[in-house]
Amino acid sequence: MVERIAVIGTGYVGLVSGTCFAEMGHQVVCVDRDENKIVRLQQADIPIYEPGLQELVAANMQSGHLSFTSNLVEAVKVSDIIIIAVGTPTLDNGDVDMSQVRSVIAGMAPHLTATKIIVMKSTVPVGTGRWVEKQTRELAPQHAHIHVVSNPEFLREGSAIHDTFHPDRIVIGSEHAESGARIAAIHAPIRTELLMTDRESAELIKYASNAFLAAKISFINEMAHVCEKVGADVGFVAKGMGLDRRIGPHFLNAGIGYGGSCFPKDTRAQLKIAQNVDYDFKILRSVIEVNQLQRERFVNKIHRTLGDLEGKRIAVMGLAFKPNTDDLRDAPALDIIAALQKLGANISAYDPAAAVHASKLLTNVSLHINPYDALQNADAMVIATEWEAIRQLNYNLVRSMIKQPVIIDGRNMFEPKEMSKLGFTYISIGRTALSLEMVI
Ligand SMILES: NC(=O)c1ccc[n+]([C@@H]2O[C@H](COP(=O)([O-])OP(=O)(O)OC[C@H]3O[C@@H](n4cnc5c(N)ncnc54)[C@H](O)[C@@H]3O)[C@@H](O)[C@H]2O)c1
Ligand SMILES: O=c1ccn([C@@H]2O[C@H](COP(=O)(O)OP(=O)(O)O[C@H]3O[C@H](CO)[C@@H](O)[C@H](O)[C@H]3O)[C@@H](O)[C@H]2O)c(=O)[nH]1
Repeated sequence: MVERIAVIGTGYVGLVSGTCFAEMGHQVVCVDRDENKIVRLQQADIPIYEPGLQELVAANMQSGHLSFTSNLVEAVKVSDIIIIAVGTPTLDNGDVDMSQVRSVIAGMAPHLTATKIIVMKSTVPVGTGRWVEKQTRELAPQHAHIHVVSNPEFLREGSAIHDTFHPDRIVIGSEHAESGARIAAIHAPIRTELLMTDRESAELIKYASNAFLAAKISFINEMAHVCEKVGADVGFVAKGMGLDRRIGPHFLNAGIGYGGSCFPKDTRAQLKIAQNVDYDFKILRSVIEVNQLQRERFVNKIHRTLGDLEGKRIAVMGLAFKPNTDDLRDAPALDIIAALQKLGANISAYDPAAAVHASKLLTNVSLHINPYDALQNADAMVIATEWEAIRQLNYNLVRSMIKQPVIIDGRNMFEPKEMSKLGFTYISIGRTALSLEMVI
């Protein structure tokens, strides 16, 4: 059945899921209060970098399945299903900032008529679905029938469209069987495990999943330090662990830790949610602490390797929190650059997608979209994001361009032996015990 769907919020999640529901044949209108964004979107001009999204948006606008508006009231009036996908950032005290969700409820509830299913796709604290349902019913006209369903989103930036059409699972938390079934049905073309739960469990599944993945990363980063101390290779350790199907091979890449708009925010939120019910979530506290330390330790590693950084020029390759996105939210590179600048280093930086945005966040950094421009006259090269374009550089040329043949790789992109053969002092994470003895 073709449904009429309004998606509120055109950030990553709203834009990708709205477009994908249109692609599945539904009639979708995406809403944002940011009028400039809507004007751009109405011309199929996509404000985020996401492979394949531009083409999919344009095709669905052309077929008449997808449109954009800043008029929330009109959009919810013509839709039976309303998906909330606004931001839920963290407040200074660690609580989740629910102001965007609150403003959507206040703006639309008085205009809801007949039966409406509200779907919470934003990542929200447990209990939000219950609260949204109560609040909306209070504000909506008496004859409206409102049901709130939790349908957390698990897509990753950079592979968002693929993840939407090929998810590992779809989680639907509903207290109203018919609404839950209808939300299941809008996903019909997608073949995957469908987990129907109560609302609270669905809300917790999202935080639990992100917290667990973050824990895997912090665990392997801790192992990497042990590896360096005992002369083992964390790549082999991760591979050997991952071959055990109970552990799995994913999210065991040691590096400079996780960043982005989700893991840092959601781990902090889950810690606070536990604290608010008098529970000290000790593992999660350590996961967060290890992740922060990982950035500091990397800077120490650069410092140890290069000595006094005063006046040295360091080429930082990659700024986005991971490849295939231009997202700089909580990107480790930003902290690392600030710390290197504090130690007196001059920074030139390369990123194929995020360099332009970065100019708003970084000062005194020369930013480049051509990697060789960033490397020109640098004392050494530091890798902060594993972009394929960085892997593909001509390393003979790189060696001839930088003053000292030193690469400090925060993402373990290369085989240490290969880089050594190419004439580099190559320092990476959890694999460099011996070479550390030999550095300048
Ligand atoms: N980014 C991801 O990869 C990802 C993945 C899974 C889940 N999530 C979760 O999904 C939610 C959205 O994330 P995002 O990265 O897309 O957010 P975002 O902050 O990039 O975008 C939110 C959008 O909502 C709009 N908005 C805010 N209040 C509004 C209102 N009252 N009416 C209309 N529009 C409004 C903003 O203008 C903005 O465009 C968050 O809860 C996040 O944790 C994000
Ligand atoms: O082995 C690994 C895997 C990832 N990372 C880092 O972890 C961060 C997050 O990576 P990833 O999960 O690929 O990106 P996101 O787009 O932030 O997606 C996560 O956060 C989303 C928002 O909640 C969820 O929907 C996704 O399921 C979840 O993977 C990045 O900084 C990566 O560099 C590592 O350091 N080592």
